[in-house]
Amino acid sequence: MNPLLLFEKWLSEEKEQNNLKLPAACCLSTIGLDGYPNSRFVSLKEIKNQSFVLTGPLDSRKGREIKNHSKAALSFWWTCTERQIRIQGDVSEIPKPDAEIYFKQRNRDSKIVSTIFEQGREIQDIPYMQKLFEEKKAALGNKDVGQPKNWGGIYIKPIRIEFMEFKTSRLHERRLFEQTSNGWKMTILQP
Ligand SMILES: Cc1cc2nc3c(=O)[nH]c(=O)nc-3n(C[C@H](O)[C@H](O)[C@H](O)COP(=O)(O)O)c2cc1C
Repeated sequence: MNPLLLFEKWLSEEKEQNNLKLPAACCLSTIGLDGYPNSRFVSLKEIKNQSFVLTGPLDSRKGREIKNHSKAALSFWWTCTERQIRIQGDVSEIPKPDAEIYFKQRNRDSKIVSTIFEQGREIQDIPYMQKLFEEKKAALGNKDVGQPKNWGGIYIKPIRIEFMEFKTSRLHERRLFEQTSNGWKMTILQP
């Protein structure tokens, strides 16, 4: 079985039961420039070209880390279905026209934030941040918010995906899919 189909099945089963605003929130881990692993939550946009798609500013800390070391991990924990998914894969940038489509889908305030701020850079204080935002909003009026040059997306093409399903018996079921020259190979792991 293609594990990406199983991923989509599990995601839709969680969405059916879970009224969280962001059921596709996941933990992205990169390899820090200083060698320490670095994790943060991001939102999965979709699966495309057999890869997981994420978006955001590409010159952020994670962007620089990925540029330096194009391997990453993505982890999901879904509380209603009690399932964990762990992914490891290779990172590449999505085509610019695709990034434009994702940017257009963002809400207006998020677009404005991406335009004004450099994600992760220091700012003097919160009121100043709010002032910059309000000023930009007023200056834009009803005009379109253009996509900043640094904003884009990445693919994580999986080489390994592990599905774990919690069981009340404690005999949790773990299925590991690994990409081989003959396609995906599945192994069952001890809990
Ligand atoms: C639920 C959730 C979803 C998020 N989604 C994204 C996202 O899709 N893209 C993004 O750049 N940051 C997202 N963030 C913010 C990141 O966690 C992080 O603060 C930001 O990307 C900066 O990380 P960096 O300094 O390692 O680059 C999200 C945060 C949370 C809590």
